[in-house]
Amino acid sequence: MTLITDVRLRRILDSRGNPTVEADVLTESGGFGRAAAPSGASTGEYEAVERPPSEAIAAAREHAVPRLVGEAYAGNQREVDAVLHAADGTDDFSEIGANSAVAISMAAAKAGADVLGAPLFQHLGGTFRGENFPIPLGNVVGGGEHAADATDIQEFLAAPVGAPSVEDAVFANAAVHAAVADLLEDRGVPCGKGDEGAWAPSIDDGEAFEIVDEAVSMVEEEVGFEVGFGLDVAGAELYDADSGTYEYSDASRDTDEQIAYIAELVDEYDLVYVEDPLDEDDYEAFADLTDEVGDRTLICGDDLFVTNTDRLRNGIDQGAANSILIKPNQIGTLTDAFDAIELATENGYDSVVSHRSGETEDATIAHLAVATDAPFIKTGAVGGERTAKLNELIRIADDAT
Ligand SMILES: C=C(OP(=O)(O)O)C(=O)O
Ligand SMILES: [Mg+2]
Repeated sequence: MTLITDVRLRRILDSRGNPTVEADVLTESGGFGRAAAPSGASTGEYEAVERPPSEAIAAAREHAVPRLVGEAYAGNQREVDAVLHAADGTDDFSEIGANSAVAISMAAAKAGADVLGAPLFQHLGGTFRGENFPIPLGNVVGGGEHAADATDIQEFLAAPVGAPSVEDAVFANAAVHAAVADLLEDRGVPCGKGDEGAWAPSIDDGEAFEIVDEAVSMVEEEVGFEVGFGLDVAGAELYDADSGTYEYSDASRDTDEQIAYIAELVDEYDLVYVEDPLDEDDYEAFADLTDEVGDRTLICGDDLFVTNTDRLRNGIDQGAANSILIKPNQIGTLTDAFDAIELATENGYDSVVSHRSGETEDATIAHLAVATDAPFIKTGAVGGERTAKLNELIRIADDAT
């Protein structure tokens, strides 16, 4: 029933106005799945390779599509993803492009779910999934590679850890986003939005901490449950390998100073989450920081792990971080993303399923998070390509998918 009969690939627009790859997968019994690849701006050095969409599409048509059509079953995700790896023949998807691979992988999963008549999260995770929901981390102020002339730290994230439901959590994040706008207006700070819909004011990190802290407290009072906040420092973007220092607009910190600075921020602002506080090559520094504050906050590896089980294993061995960001396009297939989550869970690392700064309306990650019982999802607070995932989570909770 789920034998693949056609795979169609096309270029569509992403949220930055750039082209990206969309895939349609059709099956023998009329099953249909459609998915699109997201795209990063602050990409990790060790991510699978994203090729220019036209090249990725041409290469996938030549190498992958003939091996899938009439040969593989959309309902067998591991088989589809193994075919993608075999068709690519490299260890980083540099032949067919991780963008073609992930679009086909996710579209196949949706086609498989369509044939079975099951929601995607249930097809991926089994019948006992759908009771637990991830806490959404919502980017409310941002800079770094996502907005010019804004904060050095890439993302200030609302984290409604006490929300009684996913719906309450999603609305709390939107309320923090709105409260930040009010506070910026009170201070006479004009601003637009960055790539992920977060406010991108021309202020320093210190002022951003004050504003987000106040916004979070205001919303916490309003909603009556705990709303914390977290960061994506995107440390690799701040790190200068020649000098061995983290370069901020107003400071330069060596690795020990960076560890001390982050530890101080964790305690001063009760941060519940800190992603990529250090360079992507520095497992040792990650381990030192985790040792210092890992009992009271999540230290998450994004560029550090790039959703790669080998890099995660290395981190587990060294005690680096206690949480992993999961971005399917960093590794190229749903199977690889799934395996990274399983390895993380087995070793007590919390998974945070994540969007990219360049996104589409595709909502697969909402299903992936529910399917894997991931405790967190990071997918923005507002903006159509972000709300596509948040609203899908609300629908899953409402049994309306
Ligand atoms: C979502 C992120 O940004 P990008 O997609 O640009 O890597 C991130 O760094 O976590
Ligand atoms: Mg990140």
